[in-house]
Amino acid sequence: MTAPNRNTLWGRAIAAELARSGVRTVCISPGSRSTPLTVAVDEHDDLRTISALDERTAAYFALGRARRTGEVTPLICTSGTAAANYHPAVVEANQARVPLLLLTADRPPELRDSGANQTVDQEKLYGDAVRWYKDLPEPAPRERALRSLRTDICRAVGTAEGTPAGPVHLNVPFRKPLEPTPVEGDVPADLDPLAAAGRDEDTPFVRRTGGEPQLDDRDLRKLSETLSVDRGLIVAGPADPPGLDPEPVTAFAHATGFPILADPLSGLRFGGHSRVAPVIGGYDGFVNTEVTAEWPDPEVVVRLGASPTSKPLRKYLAGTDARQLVVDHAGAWREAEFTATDLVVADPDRLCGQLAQVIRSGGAAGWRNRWETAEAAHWEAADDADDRLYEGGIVADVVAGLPDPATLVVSNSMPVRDLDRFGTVGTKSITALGNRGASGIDGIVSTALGAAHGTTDDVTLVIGDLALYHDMNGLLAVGRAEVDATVVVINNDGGGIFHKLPIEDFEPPFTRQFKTPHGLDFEPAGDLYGLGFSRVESREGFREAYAAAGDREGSEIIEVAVDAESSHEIRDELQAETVERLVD
Ligand SMILES: Cc1ncc(C[n+]2csc(CCOP(=O)(O)OP(=O)(O)O)c2C)c(N)n1
Ligand SMILES: C=C(O[C@H]1C=C[C@H](C(=O)CCC(=O)O)[C@@H](C(=O)O)[C@@H]1O)C(=O)O
Ligand SMILES: [Mg+2]
Repeated sequence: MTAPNRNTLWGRAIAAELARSGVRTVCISPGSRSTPLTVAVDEHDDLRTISALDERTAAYFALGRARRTGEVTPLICTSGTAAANYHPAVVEANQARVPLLLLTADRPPELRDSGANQTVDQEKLYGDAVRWYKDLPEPAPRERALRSLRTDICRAVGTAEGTPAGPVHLNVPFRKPLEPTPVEGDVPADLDPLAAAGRDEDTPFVRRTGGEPQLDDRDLRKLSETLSVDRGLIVAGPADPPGLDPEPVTAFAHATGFPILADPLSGLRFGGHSRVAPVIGGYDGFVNTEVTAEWPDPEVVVRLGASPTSKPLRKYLAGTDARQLVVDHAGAWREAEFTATDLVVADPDRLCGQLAQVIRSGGAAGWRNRWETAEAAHWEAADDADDRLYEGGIVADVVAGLPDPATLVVSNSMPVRDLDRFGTVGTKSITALGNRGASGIDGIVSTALGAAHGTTDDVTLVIGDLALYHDMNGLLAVGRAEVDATVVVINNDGGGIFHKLPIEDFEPPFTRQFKTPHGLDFEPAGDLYGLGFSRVESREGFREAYAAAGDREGSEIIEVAVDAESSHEIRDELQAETVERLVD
């Protein structure tokens, strides 16, 4: 392989190793200093490019795509605050273990700290939030430099998709000429072919295999003894992409007799496995109340995935004297009530499958029955509010109205909590996603549209009004990335979640500084970005609008005008009704 100049040679080597490492889509934001990367990726036959006009939405788009696919979607930007705009998504990707690869173009070393234009300190720009950082050397048409570059690209993709997955940052300095302008003698004609062109088209310079830890037979035997008890729980929290595997976890539940308390983002709340798996989904509506106060404690709790969305569940678990085993393939200490008794460093899916082979305890039927009876009472209460307008009811209607299969993205604040409490366990193949790594309300639109780019499913986003405000310009991806979604905005004119907090009692400044009503009309956002728009003010009206949207091509916004306080009151009423059904 030759090239008109060293920058083009360098960019082409990077593009080639990305493609050979399995990358299929790259998000590019416009800039000059990144020209060698942009031109090389754009011209590569096996790389599809998404042109994302701003870097903040680009990064969340790539994050969403990676959440849905489990594959890294590299990002390319120029130097300066462009690179800084990736940071929010890097924080989320780090905490939620989502693969991300940031290629930030930079000025050459002598221009750094010189007052040169658009030149900032990009050295470890994202701090420790990345799995690996490297400031690449300047492009050099030399054999070892090119072999090193190719190795670095393979290492970057492998580390981003590794254990745990997460963001990798490569800083890529270039000096002019940045365009593929011929520079006489810049690239030797006799470059070593392996360095100049890499291996064959389908083979990365370095292949990577393996990486998931597992227990030996002795540890498995000890664990199986620990788990052979009458009263146990499997608590599946928000999972690393692409979600927990229902099959081994179901087998583990059958072998132990433990119910599965499945967070809506665990990959276990929805799907065909729920026909046979003991999945409990309504726990947020009854745990840590008078209902469970009367119950005996679980003896063992097996924690899979991250900390559950449900604060009542977290508090319930913290209040028991159970032996709590946190299972994590990265060996991270993710249990913020500090009541874990064991950290089991193993791949959760594989461990559940192995334990299912050796455990035959079956558990106590009475214990499972307690959870199943409470579950039924919770959903009966929720059904009683089937025609009342409240935020949780809208989320329940979305779940009921989703096609099979479907991808559902929920925003932080109340939408994810309402999916937890009102997202009925069901057999539809619903992939539910949310940014619970750092629980930001930013970048949610872009996350959803990025997820849409990674699936053929119909995609629905349920988002609050403040969260939509945060990322309205992310709607541009509908046209530019040619993706579709139904955006359900639950508009309670501010931060409804703050009504759940003690600050509600301090007025002022509650409304002015916390709820922050804004009076925004979102219809023009639909006009600006080419989405349909409808506004509804009843459950029936929403169901009709949502069903109609599902029958139409294209993307649209359905705005539900709803009151946050009455929504909280109805949530509390339904919980009281459940407790009344269960407690004598
Ligand atoms: C980037 C960011 N800023 C601020 C917060 C704090 N916060 C959490 S929830 C919330 C209000 C969200 O309002 P909305 O999206 O309308 O959802 P609602 O509470 O009404 O359901 C805020 C400001 C956050 N989590 N992330
Ligand atoms: C607004 C912020 O987010 C906080 C809002 C509510 C959470 C909470 O405690 C509500 C009760 C519940 O989760 O059921 C709070 C939390 O999770 O601790 C969030 O941090 C904020 O600015 O943090
Ligand atoms: Mg709101």
